[in-house]
Amino acid sequence: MSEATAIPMTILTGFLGAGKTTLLNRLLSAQHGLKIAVLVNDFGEINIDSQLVVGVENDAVINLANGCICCTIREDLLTTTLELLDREDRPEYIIVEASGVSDPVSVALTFRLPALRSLINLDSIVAVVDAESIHQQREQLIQVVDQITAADLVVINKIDLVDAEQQQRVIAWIQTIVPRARILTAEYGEVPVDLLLGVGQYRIDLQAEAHPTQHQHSEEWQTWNYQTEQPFTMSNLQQAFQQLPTSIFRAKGIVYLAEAPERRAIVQLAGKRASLRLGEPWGATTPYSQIVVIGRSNSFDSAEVTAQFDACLADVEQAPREEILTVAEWRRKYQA
Ligand SMILES: Nc1nc2c(ncn2[C@@H]2O[C@H](COP(=O)(O)OP(=O)(O)OP(=O)(O)O)[C@@H](O)[C@H]2O)c(=O)[nH]1
Repeated sequence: MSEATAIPMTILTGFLGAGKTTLLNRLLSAQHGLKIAVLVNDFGEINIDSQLVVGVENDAVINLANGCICCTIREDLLTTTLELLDREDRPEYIIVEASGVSDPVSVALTFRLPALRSLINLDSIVAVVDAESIHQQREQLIQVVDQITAADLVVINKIDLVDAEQQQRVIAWIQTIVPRARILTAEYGEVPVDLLLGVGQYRIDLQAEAHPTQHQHSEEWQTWNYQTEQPFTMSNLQQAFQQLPTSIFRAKGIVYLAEAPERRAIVQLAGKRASLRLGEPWGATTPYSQIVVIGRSNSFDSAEVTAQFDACLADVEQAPREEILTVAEWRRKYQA
């Protein structure tokens, strides 16, 4: 296959919780007219993000979980991409959502390996930045700077959470790090699709070619996950999220709630902000909960976090009537 038939690719990078999946969903639901495949890398054992991606066929979203695609599971990225290119129904565009702790240059260099070099055209590396918390997260600033440095397009997201002054400060700071990058600002990842896909071939400079993968992100970050088919009580769960140790940077989950048993609830903690919203109905799927948290290695006690979430499970047998609504009652209360 020649370079001319190589498939264009965009790599989405950005720190934990910056808004990569939100932006990805915006892109996928826009009028792009392309058959897009998405490779989603969640650092934890369970891939929550791929379940939150909407707007493409199920088999067009591929999970790369339990490690970081820039180091621990780099091999998986390579073989999965080759499998994707081998499909009869080949995608016309590939988007890779790297995990929040990935080094995008190492991810990009995977596509420069002999097996993939002529098959993939790296179009751009897009870095998503959280306008509000970028300067509050001092500990991981080096990692964020590395991600931004690799980008040719930076989306400053969550501008609804900052004033004009902070917005200008972030723009100026990014300009000093990557003077050649284009910068866009966004709320909930809303950016014109034409500006993001197919911007022109990305050039990895020679310095980047020599970029060594010095670290294993699995050693720097600790993940914890929780799975159950028992429902949670909403108020307790919200409290548990708020009480997570501050060494936990990110938590997210798809949750079965006693108060809203018919629909998936999506819980998120990014930095200091927690949120809960209702998603798709469970339909024929047996309700379940999957929660993943990510923090610095050895910075929290997994057993304690497990106990914290265990305490939020609704006791279906003994719960007061008003706590466990029937589906019909729930509809009346929440869908009126
Ligand atoms: N206020 C506000 N919240 C946002 C915005 N964009 C995303 N969020 C919220 O931020 C949280 C994290 O968003 P995600 O899109 O999941 O972030 P991510 O970068 O994919 O997270 P990881 O994959 O875990 O690193 C979610 O609760 C989003 O709803 C925004 O522009 N404004």
